[in-house]
Amino acid sequence: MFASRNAIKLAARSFSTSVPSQSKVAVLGAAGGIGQPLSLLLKANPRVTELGLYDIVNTPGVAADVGHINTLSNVAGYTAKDADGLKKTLEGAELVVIPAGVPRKPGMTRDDLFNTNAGIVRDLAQACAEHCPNAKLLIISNPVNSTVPIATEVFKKAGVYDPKKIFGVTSLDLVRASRFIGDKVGKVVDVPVVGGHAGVTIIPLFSQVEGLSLTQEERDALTHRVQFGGDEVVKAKDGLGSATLSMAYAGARFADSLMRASAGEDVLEWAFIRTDLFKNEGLEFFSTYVKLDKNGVKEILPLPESISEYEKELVKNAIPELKKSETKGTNFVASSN
Ligand SMILES: NC(=O)C1=CN([C@@H]2O[C@H](COP(=O)(O)OP(=O)(O)OC[C@H]3O[C@@H](n4cnc5c(N)ncnc54)[C@H](O)[C@@H]3O)[C@@H](O)[C@H]2O)C=CC1
Ligand SMILES: O=C([O-])CC(=O)C(=O)O
Repeated sequence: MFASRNAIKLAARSFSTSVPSQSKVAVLGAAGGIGQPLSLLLKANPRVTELGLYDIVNTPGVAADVGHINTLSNVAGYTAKDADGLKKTLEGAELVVIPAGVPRKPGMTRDDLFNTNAGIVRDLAQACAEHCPNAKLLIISNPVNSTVPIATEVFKKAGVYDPKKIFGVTSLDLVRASRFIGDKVGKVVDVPVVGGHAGVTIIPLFSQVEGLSLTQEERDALTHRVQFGGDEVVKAKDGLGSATLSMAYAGARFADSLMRASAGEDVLEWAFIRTDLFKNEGLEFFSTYVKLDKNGVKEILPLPESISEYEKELVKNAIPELKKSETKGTNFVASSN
């Protein structure tokens, strides 16, 4: 379950363009709060050669708008009204990013979104299994701890499942953890965040940040802030949704990591994936260290041996909730026709 520190080297963060690549990227839910700025950032990324935008409404306007940005990629936008719109969006895609679904309002948990979003993710995953079975799926729609098992079951049912290619995007937790300690460290550093993407399942590993020294009080407060950073935004937006701009940034960054890996760079990331790390506890999905390559996950690294006792306890405490969400997602597909 744990790896030595030497096994883990942090990848530099940049939107590097030194190695050319050819990537069609599709965004499902492209007209939404996340979808629009995410489409903008993907259009601005020179690695993207074609951008397919799909939403049930308003996609042509988004496509026409971002399509004027002067990178060389072509943009097409389809809605549910267009014949074969989803098929056209997905065919030939190397990456499919899915932020489709409803966001939280104050007082809700991410799991409260399950009843609406589970069906949306199931149906979109079904379309991906049909039209781009080899694409990498980046699932943003909440609750991620259940929607990733849902997409997985759909791919299994369709007979096209490859565990190396389905990712729950937890990058916003990393972005937040990095920002929340930024002033203390005096520079932008990666903070590994593992576990899942909901409350106590979000586990920032501050012990892994070189040169960072925290009092117990600071560590508790920072950990809590990362775990409930989403609530901070939901509260501030006061009924108008949850994080969209920072999520678009984080999602575009993760997509860029996959494209860089596809172009031959060594990239280390953190994502919610299928793993045997907690097999003995009966858990199949966990966000951990992943080395990426052109096929998606190249290698899954265990948690570092040097994580603190406090962090080990957080991991232990997260497992029951992760299992519950996983089972809920898996059962949802099993009971769908
Ligand atoms: N993984 C993460 O860290 C984060 C996840 N989220 C989640 O992302 C999701 C989207 O959030 P927002 O963009 O703020 O919501 P939004 O409501 O602004 O946008 C969602 C979009 O999905 C579209 N949509 C709904 N059903 C669809 C379908 N069947 N096919 C295609 N498009 C469909 C809607 O028309 C809408 O444009 C939510 O579930 C939210 O909880 C939000 C922030 C961070
Ligand atoms: O809090 C939410 O509902 C949206 C989300 O996942 C986040 O901001 O981390």
